Amino acid sequence: MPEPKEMQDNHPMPHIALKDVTKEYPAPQRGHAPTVAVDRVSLEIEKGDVFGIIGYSGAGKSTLVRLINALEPATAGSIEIDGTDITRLSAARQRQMRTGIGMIFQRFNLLSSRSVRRNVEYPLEVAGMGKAERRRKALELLDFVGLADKAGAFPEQLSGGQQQRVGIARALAADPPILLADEATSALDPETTDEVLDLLAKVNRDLGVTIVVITHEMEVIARIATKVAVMDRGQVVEAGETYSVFTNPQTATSRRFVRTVVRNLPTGDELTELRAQHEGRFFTISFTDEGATEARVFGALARAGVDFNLVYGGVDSIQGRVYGLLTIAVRGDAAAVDEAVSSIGSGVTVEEVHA
Ligand SMILES: Nc1ncnc2c1ncn2[C@@H]1O[C@H](COP(=O)(O)OP(=O)(O)OP(=O)(O)O)[C@@H](O)[C@H]1O
Repeated sequence: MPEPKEMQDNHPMPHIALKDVTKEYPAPQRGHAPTVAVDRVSLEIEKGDVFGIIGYSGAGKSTLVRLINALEPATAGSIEIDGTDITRLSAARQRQMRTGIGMIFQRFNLLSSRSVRRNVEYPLEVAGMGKAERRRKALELLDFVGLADKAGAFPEQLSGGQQQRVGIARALAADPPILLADEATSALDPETTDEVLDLLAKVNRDLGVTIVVITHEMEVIARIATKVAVMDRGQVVEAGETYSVFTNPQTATSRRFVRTVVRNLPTGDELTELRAQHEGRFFTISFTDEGATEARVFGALARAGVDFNLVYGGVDSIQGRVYGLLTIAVRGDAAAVDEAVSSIGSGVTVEEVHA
C-alpha cells in the first residue's frame, strides 16, 4: 500500500490542490482560437482556510469554481480533494463528492414556492433523509444563521441579506467540509455584505469549514480571506497571505486591484489638486504592522530638519492588521530631501510620486 502523502514529505496534504489546471472552450466560430478560460492554474488550499480568488470580470473565476466541484471537466491538469483526483472519478462518484461541497450564489437561488425551512431541507430531501430528521437539521441551521424566527416565511418576504443567510444554511445542510461562495455578496449593499461576511467567518471558525470565496470585490477579501489568489486572463498571477499580497503586491495586476480598495492613496485628480496646493517633492510612505508607525515616520523627518507636510493618507485595516500609507510633500534642496527620506529607516517603503 502506498504511504499517505503526509508521511512522504512531512508536509500536510492540501485539502484542495489544483495542478496545472486548464479549461478551454471551443472557438465560437471555425477558424478562431479556443477560449482559454483557465490557463495552467496551480493552487493549494489548506483545511480551514478562507481562500479568496479575485480578478476582473472574465478572469476565469467562475469557471474555476465549476471545475472544483466537477460541474465541468477540465481540459488538462488535476484537481485533488483530500488526495483524490476528482477529474478521474466516474460521474456517480463525482456526484457523491459534490455533496461534500456547499455552494452559495450571487442570486441566492432559493425556491420561491418553498418556505425558508423547506429550502434548507431541499438538499437533504434529495439525498433521501427522513422528514423528521431533515426538519430538525434545517431548524438547527436556521438557528445557526440567526433566522430561527423565519422558518415559515417565504424567500420573497426576506431581505437580500436574509435570503443569502438561508442560502448559507442550505449549503451547510449536508455538513460539507468545503463551501464555495461565488460572488455571494455582489448583489448586496455594504452593510448587508458585512453581515453575510461575518456569518461566513463564523461558519469557518465554529464549524471548521474551508471556504473558497470568488469575488471581484477586493474589500471582501480584505475582510475575511486569510489567503488570496489574483487571477488575470485565466492565470493566477499572484497568490499568498492576504495581508502580504495587499501590502506588498508583486505584480502589476495585483497592484491595480489593491489600489481599488486601499483608501489612503490619492487618485490622479486628487494628486493634481494636491500638487497645486503643496510645494515640494511628493513621496508615498507605506508601512506594515511589522515596521514603523506614523510617529516614527514624522519623528525621523523632523529630526532631519526638512520642511514637510502630510498631504494625504492614514492607516487602513487589512485582516484586522495595520497598513499605513502616507503621502507627504517635502521641501528643501535635493540632497537634504533624499537624506531625510532615507533616514526614516527600515520597515517602510518610500516611493517618490513623480508628476
Ligand atoms: N460555457 C462557456 N463557453 C464558452 N466560453 C466561456 C464559457 N464560460 C466562460 N467562458 C469564457 O471564459 C472566460 C472566463 O469566464 P469566467 O466566467 O470564468 O470569468 P469570471 O472571472 O468568473 O468573470 P465574471 O465575474 O464576469 O463571471 C471568459 O472569456 C468567458 O467568456
